[in-house]
Amino acid sequence: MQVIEGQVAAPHAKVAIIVARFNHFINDSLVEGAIDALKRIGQVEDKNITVIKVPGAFEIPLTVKAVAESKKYDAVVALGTVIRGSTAHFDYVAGESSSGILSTSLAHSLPVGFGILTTENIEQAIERAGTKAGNKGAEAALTALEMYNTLNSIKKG
Ligand SMILES: Nc1c(NC[C@H](O)[C@H](O)[C@H](O)CO)[nH]c(=O)[nH]c1=O
Ligand SMILES: CC(=O)[C@@H](O)COP(=O)(O)O
Repeated sequence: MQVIEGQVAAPHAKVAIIVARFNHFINDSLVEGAIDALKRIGQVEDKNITVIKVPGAFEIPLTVKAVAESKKYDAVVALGTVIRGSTAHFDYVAGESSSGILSTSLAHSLPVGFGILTTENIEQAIERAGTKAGNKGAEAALTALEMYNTLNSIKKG
């Protein structure tokens, strides 16, 4: 029996972190967590990490597509925060962002760690950006590295 399970260490991986400026006071902590996890746990070299800033979560899928088409990166970490307001705007931004990221990841076989918070309020976002519920940026970063390794192991057989 063969078991394929990716490790998180990926010293030579080139990683793009795509982060929304909208709600940047939360997203800054997600980026901090992602970079810490990439370097400290994933052993990714500083020179192999690129941070790409975009206006909002809605713009992240197009940016993932551009990153994929550049063929310069092995994995992507998508970071942002969508907080529910009074209208249906939340559903469009959160829904289209996540479905766009997934479809682009599948179309290009590019591992993308999904670190976009979709919360009812600011408190829930703060809790997930380095306080009591951990740091979803770090989780997304490690997931991207693990999937990079898993896909490579599948290719090698
Ligand atoms: N409301 C949130 C947004 N809205 C902005 C959109 O993402 C987009 O930039 C705009 O509609 C122009 O295309 N973005 C977030 O990341 N988080 C939000 O809560
Ligand atoms: C993404 C959102 O839900 C938010 O920023 C928009 O708030 P509102 O629905 O009150 O316009």
